[in-house]
Amino acid sequence: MIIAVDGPAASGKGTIAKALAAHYGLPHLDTGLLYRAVGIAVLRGGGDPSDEGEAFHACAFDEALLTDPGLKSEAAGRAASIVSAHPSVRAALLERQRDFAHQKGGAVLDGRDIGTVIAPEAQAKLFVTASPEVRARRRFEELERMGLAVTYDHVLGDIRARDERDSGRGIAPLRQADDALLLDTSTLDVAAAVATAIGLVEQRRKG
Ligand SMILES: Nc1ncnc2c1ncn2[C@@H]1O[C@H](COP(=O)(O)OP(=O)(O)O)[C@@H](O)[C@H]1O
Ligand SMILES: Nc1ccn([C@@H]2O[C@H](COP(=O)(O)OP(=O)(O)O)[C@@H](O)[C@H]2O)c(=O)n1
Repeated sequence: MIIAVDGPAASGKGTIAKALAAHYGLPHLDTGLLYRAVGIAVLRGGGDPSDEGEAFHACAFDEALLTDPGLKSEAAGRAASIVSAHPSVRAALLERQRDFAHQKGGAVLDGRDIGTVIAPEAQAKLFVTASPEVRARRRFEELERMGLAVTYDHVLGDIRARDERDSGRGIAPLRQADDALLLDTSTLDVAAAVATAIGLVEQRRKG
C-alpha cells in the first residue's frame, strides 16, 4: 500500500507519516528533507537559492547532508521552498521519490505533491493541515527545543511566506488532491491526530 501524506509546514504531516509507517510496517520518506538538502547545499556553497542553475547543480548533494542537523533550521526551510519552485530541481528529485513509493510492499511518503504528482495512484491520501498560528506555535517550540534562537512572530511570518510560495508556484503547487481526505490537526494532540489518520487510512483500505 502507498500512503501519501501532504500538507503545509508544521501541520504534523511528518509525525503522522512516521506513525502510519510504524503502524503498517512500511518504510517512510520525508521528501521535504531532499529539498532542504538542496537548499542547504546552495547556501553553504555561497549560492543563491533563487538561481535555478545553482539549485539544479546542488541536486547532486552529498547523501550525508540528509542527516545534517542544519536541515531542520528555518533558513533551510526557506531555501528549500525557494529551490523547490524550479522545474529542473523537481525533475531531478522525482525519480528517487517515485522509486521509493513503488518499492515492493509499499511505502509512506510525506511532502507537498505526493498525492498529486509523485504517487497519484496511492491507495490512501491524507491532506494534513492546521491554522497558521497553531503551526507556528508548534514549529517555534520545536526550534526552541533544538536550542535555536527564534521568535514566534518570526516563525509565523516564515510559515505564511512558505505557504504562499508553496501554494502559488506554477509547478506541483501545494494543494489537496481531489481524492485526498482532509485532516485538520488544529485541535488534536499527537495521539488523537495519529488515531484519526489511521481511521482515515482504514476507510480507504476497506472502501
Ligand atoms: N497534533 C499535534 N499536536 C501538537 N504538536 C504536534 C502535533 N503534530 C505534530 N506536532 C509537533 O509539531 C512539530 C511539527 O510537526 P511535524 O510532524 O514535524 O510537522 P510537518 O512534518 O508537517 O512539518 C513537531 O515538534 C511535532 O512534535
Ligand atoms: N514534496 C515536497 C516536499 C517539500 N517541498 C518543499 O520543501 C520545503 C520544506 O519542506 P518540509 O516538508 O521539510 O517542511 P516542513 O513542512 O517540515 O516545514 C517546503 O516548504 C516546500 O517548498 C516540496 O516542494 N515538495
